[in-house]
Amino acid sequence: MDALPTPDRPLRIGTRGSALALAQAHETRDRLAAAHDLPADAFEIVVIKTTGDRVLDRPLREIGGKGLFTREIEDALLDQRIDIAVHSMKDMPVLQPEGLIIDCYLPREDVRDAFVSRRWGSIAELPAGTPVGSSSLRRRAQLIHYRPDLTLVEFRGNVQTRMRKLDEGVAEATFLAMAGLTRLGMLDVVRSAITPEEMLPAVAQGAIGVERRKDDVIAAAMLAAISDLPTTLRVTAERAFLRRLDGSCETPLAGLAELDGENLWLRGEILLPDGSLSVRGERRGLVSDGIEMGRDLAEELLGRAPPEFRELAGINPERTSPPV
Ligand SMILES: NCc1[nH]cc(CCC(=O)O)c1CC(=O)O
Repeated sequence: MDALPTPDRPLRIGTRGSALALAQAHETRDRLAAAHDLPADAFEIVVIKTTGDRVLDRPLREIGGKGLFTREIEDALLDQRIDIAVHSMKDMPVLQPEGLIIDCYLPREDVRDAFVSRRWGSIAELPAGTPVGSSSLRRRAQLIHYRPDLTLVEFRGNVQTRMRKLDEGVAEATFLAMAGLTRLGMLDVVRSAITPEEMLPAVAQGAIGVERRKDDVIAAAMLAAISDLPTTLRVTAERAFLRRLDGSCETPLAGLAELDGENLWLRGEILLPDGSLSVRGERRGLVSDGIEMGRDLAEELLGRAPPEFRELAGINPERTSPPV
């Protein structure tokens, strides 16, 4: 951007077209408008279709590759078709393309997973053999590790699609992020919130990040005013953990950082996809050491994991940690 936005030359906010993505883009617009005393029409929401939106019939992990929900949006940023892009940080690759940066995070929503079912109130209530729908590698591995007697069913789609599949009996329960349901005003489908002790959430679950061109000083200054410091510190530690582990996006893993004043508590978990193994650990330290803690915890878990995990993650055991 080469000037502050006006209704004639609005700041263009790129987003996917899903109901959740649009809600997140509107939240970002509203926060920017309020912080800078600008009218809503000084912003334009630009919807961009991504590969992840186009392919609906297969589990995302089979399509493979990183950035299924982000590549087209980042191309639009680089081509100056949009000025900022709003993302669920949970879906973001650890590295951004040259020339782009994410350094603005909105206040984080509920990080927990929700248990969603017509018939049952919680995982503990599910009888042996019950079909449970999820296509998330992490949730599938965590559930089967905890309850090997349950049956996993592939499950994709938006909340309405998943509720219909539950009605049709494809599965009797499923999981969704509390954050997304909260932002959509759909908490009524939640039977119970799952504690991080039962199911550690995905890295950055519930956090919205805003990406921009590195050299766009106007966007940088505008975004700085709405960035939330606690969320930034937590997501930074979690993503440092992720960065050391996630060579392929094909490994189930979870991570959650919590803040208490100056103190950061980071928990992490890596699993094998069939749930046969879960390795968990934690670090406590000063928030200023968050990146180091993330990296150290990842190293510890890798050291305790069997070779299969490294192979799946495409991690070369000889490699040292890259700078974060
Ligand atoms: N992988 C899809 C995705 N990306 C972000 C959210 C929810 C919102 C969030 O965690 O920020 C979801 C859906 C879900 O897991 O229920």
